[in-house]
Amino acid sequence: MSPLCSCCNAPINKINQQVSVMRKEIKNLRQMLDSSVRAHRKHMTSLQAAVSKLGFCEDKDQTPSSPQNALEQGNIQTTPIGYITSCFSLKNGTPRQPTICGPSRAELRIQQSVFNNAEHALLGLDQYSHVWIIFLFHKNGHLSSKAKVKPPRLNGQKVGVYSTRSPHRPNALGLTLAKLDKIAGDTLYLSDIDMIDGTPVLDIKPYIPDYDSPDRRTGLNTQLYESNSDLPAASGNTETSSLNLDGDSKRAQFNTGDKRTADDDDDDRSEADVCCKNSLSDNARGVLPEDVRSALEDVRAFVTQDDRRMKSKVSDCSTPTAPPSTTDHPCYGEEDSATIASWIREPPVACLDVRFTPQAEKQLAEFLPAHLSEPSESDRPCFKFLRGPEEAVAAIRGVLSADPRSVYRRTRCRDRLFFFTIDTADVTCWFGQGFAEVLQIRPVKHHRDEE
Ligand SMILES: C[S@@+](CC[C@H](N)C(=O)[O-])C[C@H]1O[C@@H](n2cnc3c(N)ncnc32)[C@H](O)[C@@H]1O
Repeated sequence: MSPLCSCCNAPINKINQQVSVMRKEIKNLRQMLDSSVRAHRKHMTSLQAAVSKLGFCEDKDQTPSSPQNALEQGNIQTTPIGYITSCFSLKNGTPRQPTICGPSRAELRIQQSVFNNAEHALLGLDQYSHVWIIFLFHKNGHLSSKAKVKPPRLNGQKVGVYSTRSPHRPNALGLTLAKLDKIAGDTLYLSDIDMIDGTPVLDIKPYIPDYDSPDRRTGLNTQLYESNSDLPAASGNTETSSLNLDGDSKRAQFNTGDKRTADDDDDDRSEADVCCKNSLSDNARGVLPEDVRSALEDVRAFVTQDDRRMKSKVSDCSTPTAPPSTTDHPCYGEEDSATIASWIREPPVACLDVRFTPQAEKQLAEFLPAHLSEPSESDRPCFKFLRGPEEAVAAIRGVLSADPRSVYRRTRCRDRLFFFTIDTADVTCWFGQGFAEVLQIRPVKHHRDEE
């Protein structure tokens, strides 16, 4: 006979049995809860991974956007391509700029998860002496949104963050010009750095003085203008404007030969698409005025006669061992403290002569300059950025003389017509042997509609 509980008079052994049953139930419930929490966490992690992989983001209106929109809106998920191993482990004492401490050394190994075969991604980079390193100030502690900062050199005085190289900036991105000592396998050996150990690197780009240093870039614009110096000053009055754009007499003489556009890097397949979309027969035939159309017929005749010549030109162009002489580019003889890949200064085509047909000149003269602050009452098209027809001429010359066509378009596409838009003008031109001729300059349709 079991003793009785003094509170409820129930037998103690029965109470113990019930307690142990309840304990078992509680244990079961705990296990169930744990496993459901684990499953939930796993689910959340895989969902987050999927979301970040897709690059989904929330826009201002909290509407989820597609991955493509995310890129277009500038919301990308960054993945470090590698992490800096440097001689500085703390922010304190790390040089404030790379020039401060020459022997400051670092290594950067490209992550396998980014490029399976990092050597492929680094091919050719060893021809450069310096590289830009784009990195994250990962040890900032927080993302700053202060518009004014106190750079050490200003002794407590505040200036706008964008006038400084402060690490504390909205996107916490750093930019350092480092010396590239050597590349071995998947690793870059750097010196002249100002990054702490463990810094995540987002990108590497070669330093090319012709593009990156104002000392090397000056002269281009000046010369473009000089080449058109006898053009009329920017003015809305075109009655006295005679653009007289004789391509031969005003050929832009550049002191740099490689001023190619982003188009150059286009994939040939996408270029083939563009080529088809741009074909005259597809979209332009109907809108071209009679005289331009007849000029195009001449172009077609030339193309047909010249077909054999074009084919031989194609093979010339595609032969990498026969770059044109660099004597077209007088400034290339200068000495530089930076070394760059030789192909940068050996563009596959020399500077093209740029001509304008009388029709194109006339059409361009119709455009009003951008700096007219009062909205124009006239029906004439108006530039948004360009300060008049002569600046437009310089810009168009700049674009065309460097031959903006992709390799596919230059060497394999039979359609020599080329379309591009500059400011509020749609430009139609064609390319011949050593020259580009502008055939038509018309206001972009939607810009006209906006006015
Ligand atoms: C003034 S910033 C300039 C960096 C770069 N040259 C630029 O202009 O973007 C250099 C300083 O940033 C700090 N720093 C370097 N790496 C960092 C990192 N990964 N996270 C946070 N701060 C860093 C160090 O204190 C270093 O002195």
